Amino acid sequence: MTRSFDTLDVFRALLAQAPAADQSARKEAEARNGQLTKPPGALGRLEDLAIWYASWRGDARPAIAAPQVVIFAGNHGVTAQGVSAFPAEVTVQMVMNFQHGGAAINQLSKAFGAKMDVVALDLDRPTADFTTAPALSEAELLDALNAGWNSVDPASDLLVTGEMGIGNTTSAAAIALALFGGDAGDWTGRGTGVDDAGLANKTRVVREGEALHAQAITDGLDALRCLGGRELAGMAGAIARARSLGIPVILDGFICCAAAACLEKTVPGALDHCVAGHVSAEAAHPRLLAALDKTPLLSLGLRLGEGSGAALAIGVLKGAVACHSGMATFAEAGVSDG
Ligand SMILES: O=C(O)c1ccc[n+]([C@@H]2O[C@H](COP(=O)([O-])O)[C@@H](O)[C@H]2O)c1
Ligand SMILES: Cc1cc2nc[nH]c2cc1C
Repeated sequence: MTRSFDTLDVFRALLAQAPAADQSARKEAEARNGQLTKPPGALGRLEDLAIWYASWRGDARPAIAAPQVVIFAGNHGVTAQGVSAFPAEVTVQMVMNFQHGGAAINQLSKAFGAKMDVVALDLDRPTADFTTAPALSEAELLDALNAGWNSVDPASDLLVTGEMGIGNTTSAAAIALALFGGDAGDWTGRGTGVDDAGLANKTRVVREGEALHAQAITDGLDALRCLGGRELAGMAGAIARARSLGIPVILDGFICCAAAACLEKTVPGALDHCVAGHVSAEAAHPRLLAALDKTPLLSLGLRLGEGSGAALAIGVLKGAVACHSGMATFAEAGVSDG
C-alpha cells in the first residue's frame, strides 16, 4: 500500500495543522437561523447542529447529499484471554455479511442515503495480546492509520466511522483507562454480553494491560499502538482525514469514541469537527462522552457498534440541515416576527 504519511510524527503534524471551522460561514449561518420562520430556539439542538455543520463545510446554506459510512474490521489477540461472549471468527464472518448486505448497518446506510464501504484490516493477523506485548508495532499502526486516511471519499459531505472486531470493547476500555485515568472497573463493560465472571476477568485484563504499557504511553497514538487495534486506528485515520477535507463526522459507540479520543489526546481540538451520534448501552460510554465533552444526539440502548447509532443520527443531522437551508425567512414568507 502507498502510504500518505510514513511516520507517526508526520501524522501528528497533519493533525496539528488541520483546518479550523469557517467563522464567517458560522456567522452567516447564525444570522440566517435567526430569520427563519420559527420562534427563536424552537428547533432546539437542531439549530446548533446546522450551524456547526455549516461552519465545517464553509457554506452558510449547506446540503447533505453524499454521506459516507466506512466500517473497519480488525482482529484482537486479547480474545485469547476470554474477554468476549462471541468467538473471534465472528469478525470475518460479519465482514462477509457486510459485503453481502445482510447486516444492520447495510439497512441503516440505505435508509439514510449513505454509501457504505467496508475496510477489513489484516484479519488473518490479529494484534498481539496487549497483556503481554504492545498490540501493534509502529509500522502496523501506520498501515492502519493510512488505510483509514485513504478510505475517505473527498467527494462526500459527511462521514460515519464504524467498526467490527470481537474483543474490541476490552481494547477500548484499556485505551480509555490509559487516557483518562480512574479504575479499570470504571471503563469496562459487558460488550457483546459477558456474564459477571466474564466482566471480572475482562476488568483484570484491562487493568493488567494498561499497567504493562503505562510508562510507554505519552499520547493518544501510543495508546492506540499499545492497547488498540487496526480497526480503531483505521477509524482514527479516517476521522483525521475528514478534518483535513472539511468533512464533518458523526461518531458511533464506545469503541469509535475511544479511537477518536486518541486523536483528541494527541492534539486537543482534533475532534471539533465531530458530533456524538448516540450513547450506547456499553456501561462506560456516558463517561467517555463526558471526558470528550460531547453530548450524544440519540440514546436508544444500542450496543451493536458497526456504525449503527451514528448512521441513525445521519437522519437527525439531515433534518437539521434541511430545515436550516430550506425554510423560509420571516420576510420571505410574510410572517410577522413578533
Ligand atoms: O458501539 C458500542 O458501544 C458497542 C458496545 C458493545 C459491543 N459492540 C460491538 O461488539 C463487538 C465487541 O464486543 P466484545 O464483547 O467482543 O468486546 C464489536 O464488534 C463492536 O462493534 C459495540
Ligand atoms: C453478531 C455480531 C454482530 C456485530 N456487529 C458489530 N459487532 C458485532 C458483534 C457480533 C457478535
